[in-house]
Amino acid sequence: MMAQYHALKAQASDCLLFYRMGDFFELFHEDATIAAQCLDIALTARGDGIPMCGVPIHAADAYLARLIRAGHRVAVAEQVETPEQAKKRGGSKALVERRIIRLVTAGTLTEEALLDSRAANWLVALAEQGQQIGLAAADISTGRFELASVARAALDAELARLGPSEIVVAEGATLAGVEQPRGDFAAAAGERRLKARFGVASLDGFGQFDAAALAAAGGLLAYLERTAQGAATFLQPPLPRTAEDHMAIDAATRDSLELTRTQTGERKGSLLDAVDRTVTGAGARLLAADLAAPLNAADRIEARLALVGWLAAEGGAREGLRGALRALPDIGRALGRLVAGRGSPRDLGQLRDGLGAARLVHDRLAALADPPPLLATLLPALRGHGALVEELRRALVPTPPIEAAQGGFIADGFDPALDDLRALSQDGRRAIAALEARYREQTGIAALKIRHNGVLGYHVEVAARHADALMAADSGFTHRQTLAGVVRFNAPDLHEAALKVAQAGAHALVAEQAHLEALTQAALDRRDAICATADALARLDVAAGLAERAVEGGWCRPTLLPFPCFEIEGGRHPVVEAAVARAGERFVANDCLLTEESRLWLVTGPNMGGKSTFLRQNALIAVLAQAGSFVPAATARLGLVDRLFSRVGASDNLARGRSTFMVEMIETAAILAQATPRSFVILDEVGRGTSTYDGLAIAWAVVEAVHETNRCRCLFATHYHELTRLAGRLDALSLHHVRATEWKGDLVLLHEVAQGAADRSYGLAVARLAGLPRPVLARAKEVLARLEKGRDRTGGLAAGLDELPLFAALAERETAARPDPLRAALAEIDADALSPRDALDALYRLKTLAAEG
Ligand SMILES: Nc1ncnc2c1ncn2[C@@H]1O[C@H](COP(=O)(O)OP(=O)(O)OP(=O)(O)O)[C@@H](O)[C@H]1O
Repeated sequence: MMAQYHALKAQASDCLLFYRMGDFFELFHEDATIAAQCLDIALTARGDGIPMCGVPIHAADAYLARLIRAGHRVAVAEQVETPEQAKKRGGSKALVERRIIRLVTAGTLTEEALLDSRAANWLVALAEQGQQIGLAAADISTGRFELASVARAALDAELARLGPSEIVVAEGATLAGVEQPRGDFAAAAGERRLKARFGVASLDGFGQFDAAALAAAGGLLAYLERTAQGAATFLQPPLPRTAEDHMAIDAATRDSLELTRTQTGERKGSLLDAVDRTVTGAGARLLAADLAAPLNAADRIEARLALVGWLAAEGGAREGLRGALRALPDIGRALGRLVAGRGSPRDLGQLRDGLGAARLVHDRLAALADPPPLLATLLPALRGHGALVEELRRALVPTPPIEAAQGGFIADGFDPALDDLRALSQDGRRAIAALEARYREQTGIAALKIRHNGVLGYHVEVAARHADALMAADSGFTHRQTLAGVVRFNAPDLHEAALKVAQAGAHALVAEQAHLEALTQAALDRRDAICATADALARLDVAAGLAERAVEGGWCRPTLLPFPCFEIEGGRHPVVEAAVARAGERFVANDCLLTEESRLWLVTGPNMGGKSTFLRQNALIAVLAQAGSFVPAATARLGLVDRLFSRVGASDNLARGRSTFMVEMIETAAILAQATPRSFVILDEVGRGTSTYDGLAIAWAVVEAVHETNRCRCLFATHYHELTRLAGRLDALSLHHVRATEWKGDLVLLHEVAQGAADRSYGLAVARLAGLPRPVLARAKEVLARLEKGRDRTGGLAAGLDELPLFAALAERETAARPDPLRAALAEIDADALSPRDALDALYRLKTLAAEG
């Protein structure tokens, strides 16, 4: 047996091996040690000392889920023949044949119990082609499949958008992930696999894919084949994704704005959580995807906004729609399981109910006047399943079971032959009940019972003290088993009746299985249309949820303008507002008016005054607006944002364990390199992570660069009051502050954004609010007085800065200095990605360049 185990383990490579033995999956050797620790189950040893542990089959899913969550991958080796078949094949000592039927990995799950119903589950394959990275992403629980090709520098942003459960890469790749054979990640092989998979001669119908994307697709499809071990997986045709379709949001910004997860990884406290009023799992998944990738095309945004607006205005329609959706099963994922061959009667039942309800939703909405255009395009996808729904209605019982093995899911009256078999089995059972009465009478033992179990089948059972009468040779009973207290017998007529029941039952099961297959096939034949229905329902749920949220919070429909402005009146932060409300306080709404003439706001004011909240709420409003949502404001007019950046000074995100000044500077460098005049940037206390002089100098230079070079819309919060001097030098920069006042010696934070710079910093007042001991405060006051005196005398930190030449002049000087072409060419070479041939070519090119220089 161990030889068979080791052979399977070799195939399973770095996966833990679940080895089926009877009613358990057993793990051996190191696998056992790992699993026992991770699952908190007993580690035992075989007779020969090999460590082992096991999990019962009926609870295997829960244990699998824990292993997968802990980052393991599991190969499941099943018995593929019965012990009887094994004996017939190889004699009494023959070992039951086992085969790995599936690799269970985080990215390839379809089981309801193992998945979060409100989150997508992405498997991502990455293929490197020099500086271009092919990215193939699939959620096989719903069949969604995206292909893209991104620059290496943009990869992190894409991965942060998707939040993949698992990443696969080619062996030896520079990117992190589960390594798979290099050959899988070749463009030609990828193209071949895609064509074969979707049965097409050309991929043109799906869109244009470059070599990197095709190579990634190859890696993804090969991995899916390997993990499914011959079973099918669910993939819809690939959707090409281009970065330009969406607002670019890099990983650090996503993290800082807590769009779909907080910085500690929770959904609660994120923007998504504050906005989400969807009532279906599919709706919640789509909303998360929308917020993670706001659109960049005004017409598509307007279409979504119009639908939200219509549903916000039509309260009755919205209520009705949400009520209908609430009862809806997750048809996308039910279909995914059916395609993967792991579907159950219950999944078919879910399709029946879901598709039936979709039709009702259609009829309800189609009857309403003046539907917005997006609704008109969604409606047709909700219908057209009549024949399938009717068939499933006739065929299935009202609540079909998850387990097909016991039968009982096909409704009476669907198949006369099956009805006959059931009647036979029923008759047999009635006959057995009659036998029990007869035996009692015949033997005079009133407590005699006919029982059933898996080993003996039907048998007669009496208490030990009554057994003698039945033991007699002429009693008509045959002894089968003696247990403590009871004795069990068989009898010829019972045997006969039992045989009839068993045969009818077995035939009925076979008939039910055949129906299950046929019904599954009928559903699979319509898979594309079912996917379209699931997608349309999810879109409706998102729109109705956003409408609900807008009505609930008094949000407004944003107006999109064709130039880069950002004019928000009465803006609010949805997450902080909820937190403030929980504390019984009122959130103070604030305006933000960025225009061509005033596109950079410098915001000062005391700690805890609400600067960060103000900055973030405006970034979130941009995200919400471009995701097609109403926004928490009285009015909102904005020009599309092509890239959104949010950076928080180092000392503000200590909680992330990445408080280094270095990270802050790397992230700021990325903004200066990438922000365009259509971008929106919030910078929160940049420069704070280092010494005062260095920090101020950096903050000063960054503000100048953003203003002069990037020319983007920007909110810049700072404690460096010296920066306010920039207002006189940079014409599109204006000064603002969060208001505070002192009342009877106490600091009162008004959380109100006002014109002009803050008059003072209130640092000591905040410290007092925080409960710093009196003597320390008194001492701090003395020190402050001394410092301020010094500042007044010398001009302070920023003395002399006014004489600095303008940034623009400096920038010109810098660009005038000619860059060295040889260095530039060298910097462009990615040494790891070069073939020997390419390397030689590169060398010749460099020599030519050197000669020219
Ligand atoms: N507009 C507002 N209305 C009501 N309360 C607010 C508002 N803005 C912020 N607050 C409250 O003030 C707290 C501090 O806000 P925030 O973190 O934005 O201040 P800050 O000025 O950035 O502080 P620091 O300079 O210390 O980082 C918030 O947690 C919230 O409770």
